Amino acid sequence: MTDQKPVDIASLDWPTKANILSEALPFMRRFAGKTFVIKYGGHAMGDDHLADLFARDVVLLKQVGINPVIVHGGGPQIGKMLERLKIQSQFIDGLRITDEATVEIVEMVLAGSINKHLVGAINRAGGLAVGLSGKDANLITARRLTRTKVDPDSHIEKVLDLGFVGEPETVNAKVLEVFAQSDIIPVIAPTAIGSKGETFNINADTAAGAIAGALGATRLLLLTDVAGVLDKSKTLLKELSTEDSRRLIADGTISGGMIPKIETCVSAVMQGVEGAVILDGRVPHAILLEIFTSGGVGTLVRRG
Ligand SMILES: Nc1ncnc2c1ncn2[C@@H]1O[C@H](COP(=O)(O)OP(=O)(O)O)[C@@H](O)[C@H]1O
Ligand SMILES: CC(=O)N[C@@H](CCC(=O)OP(=O)(O)O)C(=O)O
Repeated sequence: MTDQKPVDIASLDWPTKANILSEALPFMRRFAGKTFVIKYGGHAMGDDHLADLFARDVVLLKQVGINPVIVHGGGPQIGKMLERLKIQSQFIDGLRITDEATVEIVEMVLAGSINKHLVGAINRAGGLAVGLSGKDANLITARRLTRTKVDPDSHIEKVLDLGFVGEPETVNAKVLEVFAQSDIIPVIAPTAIGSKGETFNINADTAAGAIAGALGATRLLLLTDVAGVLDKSKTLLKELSTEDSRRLIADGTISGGMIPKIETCVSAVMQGVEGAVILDGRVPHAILLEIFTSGGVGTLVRRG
């Protein structure tokens, strides 16, 4: 399988619809009271209709007793704003090099327009969403992320300067636990506060993983714009061990924005998150299919 075609639910016959609904019951029982951290990627957020369906699905999860914690991205939207302002932007291994001018725009786009847009969509769908950034209530504290790269010619290890890109240090789980006990659905923009009061830009997958780890989430779901992790012949890999994941990054099968996703999944399952899944946010109701049907729809990263 190379890609997945959206299923047109309306075209299904009644027995099939009834079977799907009935199949959901054991999953609803199993997951009631459990925390699901769901990262909604900037690419998957591009389509307003899909965003409305996503919002409805999140409200449904809360309604059946699951505790959804939403972390959003916004890479493409930040890119557009930087372009309008004629600020150049570069990536290393899927991470945006973030100088002082860039971090200001990152915060404005993530914690401003995108966060409020998503909060509005969930509230219109009948939920009670509250928008937060990682800076609110010290939700995420971070330090400067350091990356090293071995120079292929000299074989000397070089330290790369990514500027205000942060690595999460602590997550204030207490704030999110308060929401879990209420009707409120938290919607989190991936910025963080540093020890000197500086703002850090955190990759949204990384932020979602840190939150999932701190909450001891049952699932971490990363929604993106591909069916899941693809191998070199573009076939979907349904399951990956942590070992496979490391190998596929090392041999270049996994590159760009998929690197922080996989690193996040590996670190989340190592911290005790039961399952971390990368799935296609372009498929309508992707999260319902993943949570309430057997088999799942994306790539599951498991420990091992
Ligand atoms: N092995 C791989 N399988 C699937 N996608 C990959 C792979 N390697 C790199 N990618 C890229 O990673 C992208 C997803 O990362 P990204 O663009 O950051 O998504 P998002 O905005 O949803 O976080 C895919 O669109 C694809 O171009
Ligand atoms: C450090 C870093 O790269 N931060 C990301 C934050 C947004 C993000 O991760 O958005 P997506 O999930 O849509 O890619 C950025 O500046 O683009």
